[in-house]
Order: sequence, then structure tokens, then C-alpha cells
Amino acid sequence: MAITDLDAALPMLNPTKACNIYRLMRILAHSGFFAQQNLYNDAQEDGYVLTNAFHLLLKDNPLSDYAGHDQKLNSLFNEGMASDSRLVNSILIDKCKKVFEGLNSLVDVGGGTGTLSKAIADAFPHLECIVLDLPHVVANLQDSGNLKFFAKSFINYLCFHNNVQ
Ligand SMILES: C[S@@+](CC[C@H](N)C(=O)[O-])C[C@H]1O[C@@H](n2cnc3c(N)ncnc32)[C@H](O)[C@@H]1O
Repeated sequence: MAITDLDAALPMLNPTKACNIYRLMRILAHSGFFAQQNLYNDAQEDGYVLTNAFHLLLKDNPLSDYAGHDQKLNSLFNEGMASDSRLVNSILIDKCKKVFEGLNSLVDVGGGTGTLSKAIADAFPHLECIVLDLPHVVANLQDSGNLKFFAKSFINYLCFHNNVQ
């Protein structure tokens, strides 16, 4: 998918932040989730394709959705992730305040049970925080104040627009 297609596929994105998509994709490519490729034999515009590692995260991959079938593992995993988030919460909120300046809302993709978003929502009450995660993760979580939970598979959303599925 080319960056221009990705921009078009994300209509909810604030236009002033659209320039950051390119940086995000470069980070994801650098991390091995996407590979940069000339998609249309067009020297002007590179695009991004999924790598094999990324395929492991797809909903249909049998190696990716085990926690959705085992409630105990689901709880253990979510609590482990939340503990990990607590380690960085205070640093992010105390030392990186500027990141949140000028924002009215943020979306925490793969935000688990919302530990990090809750801390951000408490520290910046004007900010609407939306947590997207898988249905079994957000199933019993309650919206509170400016914090909302949605079940949404972001990666599958991207892949759908990538025509992979
Ligand atoms: C490393 S954990 C992040 C935990 C979170 N930051 C927290 O504070 O608890 C990654 C999260 O991504 C979620 N996830 C995995 N695949 C996903 C997908 N296709 N769509 C949305 N979320 C996904 C997992 O359920 C998990 O909660």
C-alpha cells in the first residue's frame, strides 16, 4: 500500500497529523513489520507490504489468537501488559507532556485494558482517549469519563486495505 492510499484509508486522522504516517511506517518497516517496496514500477512512490513476521499477528493465523480461547491466559497476559505499562506511565506523563500539547483526542491501538490510557486521561482531562484492542481484551471494560474502549482489529483493518485477506 502506498502512503497516499494509507492516508485515504484513514479518514479519521487529523490532517495536521497525516505527515506523521510516513514516519510511523518507517518505524514499522525498521522494526520488521513492513517492508518498503516499489509497488507499481513507479520510481516516484514506494509502498509498504507485510513481512512474514507481521503475518503472525493476523487474526486468521492460528498462532496469533490463543488468548482469545483461554480466559485464564487472557487475564494473565493482560495483567502482565498492564504491569509493563505502569513502569513507563509516570515517565511518559511527567517527562513527555509536550507530546500531548495541542491534542484533543488520542487512540491507543493495542492499548490492552487501558492502563496507559487511563493514566493519560487522568493527567490530561481535556483529552479524549480511545483504546482499541481485540474483543476478548476489551469485553468487560467500562468506559469512564474521557476514556472509551472499542474492540477493533487495527492490523486486520490495515491488511484489509492492503488487499492481503
Ligand atoms: C504489548 S500489548 C500492549 C498492552 C497495552 N499497551 C497495555 O498497556 O496493557 C499488545 C496489545 O495488542 C493487542 N492486539 C494484538 N493484535 C491486535 C489486533 N489485530 N488489533 C488490535 N489489537 C491487537 C493485544 O491484545 C495486546 O493487548
